[in-house]
This record gives sequence, C-alpha cells and structure tokens, in this order.
Amino acid sequence: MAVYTDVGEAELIAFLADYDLGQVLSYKGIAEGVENSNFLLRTTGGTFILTLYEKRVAKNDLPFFLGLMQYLAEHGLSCPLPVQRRDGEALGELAGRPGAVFTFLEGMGARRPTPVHCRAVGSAMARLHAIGQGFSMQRTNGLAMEAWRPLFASCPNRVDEIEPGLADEIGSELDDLEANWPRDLPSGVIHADLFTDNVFFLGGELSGIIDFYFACNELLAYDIAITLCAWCFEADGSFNITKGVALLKGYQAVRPLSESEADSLPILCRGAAMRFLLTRLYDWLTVPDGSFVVKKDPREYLRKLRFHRNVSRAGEYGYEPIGVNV
Ligand SMILES: Nc1ncnc2c1ncn2[C@@H]1O[C@H](COP(=O)(O)OP(=O)(O)O)[C@@H](O)[C@H]1O
Ligand SMILES: N[C@@H](CCOP(=O)(O)O)C(=O)O
Repeated sequence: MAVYTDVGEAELIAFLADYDLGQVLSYKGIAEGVENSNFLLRTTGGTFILTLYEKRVAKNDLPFFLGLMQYLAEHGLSCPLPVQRRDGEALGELAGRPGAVFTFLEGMGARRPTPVHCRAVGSAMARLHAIGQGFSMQRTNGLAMEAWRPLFASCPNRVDEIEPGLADEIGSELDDLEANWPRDLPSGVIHADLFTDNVFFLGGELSGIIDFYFACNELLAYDIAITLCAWCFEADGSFNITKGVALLKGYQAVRPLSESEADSLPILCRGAAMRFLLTRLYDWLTVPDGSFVVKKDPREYLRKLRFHRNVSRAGEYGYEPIGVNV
C-alpha cells in the first residue's frame, strides 16, 4: 500500500487553492506503487494524480523528474504532465512533504506481456532515448555500477539466509562487473525502471509511461537491459526469445544499436539483474514484515542474473543487426 502520508480535506483544499483545477469532488489513496504516496484526485476540472514525495526521493532531484516529464510530454512521448499552479510552479508542499499534481494517464500495465506489448515498449523506450537527447538537465544515476558494492555492504549480514553461499556469489559477480563494465557507449536520459507496472496500455496500444523517479543520465543500452529483464522472462524463469526479438526490433525501428552496444548487452543485463537483486535484497532484509512497502522477491533477480551469466552474445536475447529481417 503506497500511502505513507495522510492528507486532510482542509489542507488539500488549501493546497489546491493555488491551482486552476476547480472544486475537489473526491480523493483517495492508491494502493499500487512503492516509493511515494499517490492519490486519485477528482475535481470539477477533471481527474488528476496527487503525488507526495516520501523519504527515498531526494528533494533536489524533483526539478529534474518534473522537468523531464514536462519535456517528454511536450515532445510527443505520452506521460503524466505536471500541472502548474497560477504562479507557474509545479512543485509545492502538502502535509509536510513535497507534492505535485499530474494529469491522469488512461490505461493500465500489461499483466501478461505479449510480444506485441514488448515491441511497443521497445519502440517507446527508443523514442524516450531519442527525445531525451535534447533535455538539458542532468541527473547522476544513484544506483549506477559504482553504487552496487556499497549497497551490498549496507545489507545486514544475513544474505546467506536467502540462499547459502549467496554473499560469496554476489561478491565475485561484483568483481567481474566492476572489471568489465563498458564505459564508451552512447549515453543520455534513461527511465531506469521500465517495468510492466510503469507502462500503460489502452485498447491494445501503448498509452503512456509513468514513474520517472529513477530516471537519470546513463548508458542507453543499460535501459534496454533493464527492460529485457523486466518484460522477457516467463514465470518459470525461462527467457522468452520471441519477446526479446520483439522488444529489440521495436527499439531498433526507432534507434538502431551500435555494434558495441549489442556486444555489451550480456554484461549490461547482468548489471541490470544485479541492481534489482541488490535493492530487493536490501529491502527484504531491512523492511519489517507488515510495513507499507511491498517487498519484492530478490530470488527472481538472482535467477535472472544466473541466466545472463551464461549468455555470451546478444543474439541469445533475440538481437539481429538492423537490416536483417526488420
Ligand atoms: N499520471 C498517472 N495516471 C494514472 N495513474 C497513475 C499516474 N501516476 C500514478 N498512477 C497510479 O499510481 C500507481 C503508483 O504510481 P508510481 O509512480 O508507480 O508510484 P511509486 O513511485 O510509488 O512506485 C500506479 O501504479 C498507477 O496506478
Ligand atoms: N521496479 C522495482 C521496484 C520499484 O517499484 P516501482 O513501483 O517504483 O516501479 C523492482 O521491481 O524491484
């Protein structure tokens, strides 16, 4: 349940007095989500999302996130648009937390993604990467490769409770990733959390992307690796190459991969699996049971990491150089 902060009716009405949204008709907390408190807000001006930023989102990063959504929406990528107050600002304070109002995006996440969904997300991600090249603000990736070892070190000393030998396995995987991580690939703004719950579909078409709160400047192909991990594995842990082909074709129809990006996909996928394994591991071992944060299973990403370790070339994900059968 992602409503950490309670909002009273009187303080909501006072907060909205600075906007041109009309009168409040109703508001209610949204159960989905992990990081922030979200409310579905209905006013005489329409339907909106009210987001209150909780502790894990740094206040200094909010102008980047809101500015990026505004920029992407203005350049034709469907995503929530921050609603401006009469003074032109989009960021305010409510119930002691930074808060903002967003346009409501119709649609919902694909519960069982098909190759058609995968192709659409590949193409939308490439559009995001292409449009993002013109966005002038910068944000360093707080969960980049250099952050993984300190994050692992901050996990309680109970990692082997998940599986005996896991701490050693992660340690040697980190040695390998640190020694071989690619550095000279094209970079730009990436979403960095393009999971199925953050991409909405309506009537079979992709209707938009939400949740830009991990967006940052990074290797573009790393976003592809995150997305291959999130969209192309089946519940039994197997990689579905038909979905991989579709996602990569969708991407390359907009932005073809360079040869070095394609060659780096296996290690980028190992890195992506490590990043989500570590954040899930940290939450698993530190967040008390029964708290508001939904704990996601780190073992899902351990299995994905082990899969990627045995991949030696991008063709095993369904990659084909552009021009061949596209
Ligand atoms: N602009 C929006 N339009 C429609 N629904 C939204 C919008 N923003 C958020 N939501 C809803 O709120 C949920 C949580 O949002 P999300 O940004 O993923 O939260 P968190 O950052 O806490 O993970 C989403 O799954 C979706 O149901
Ligand atoms: N996608 C991450 C967790 C972040 O959750 P979100 O609701 O902000 O997308 C994971 O699956 O580990």
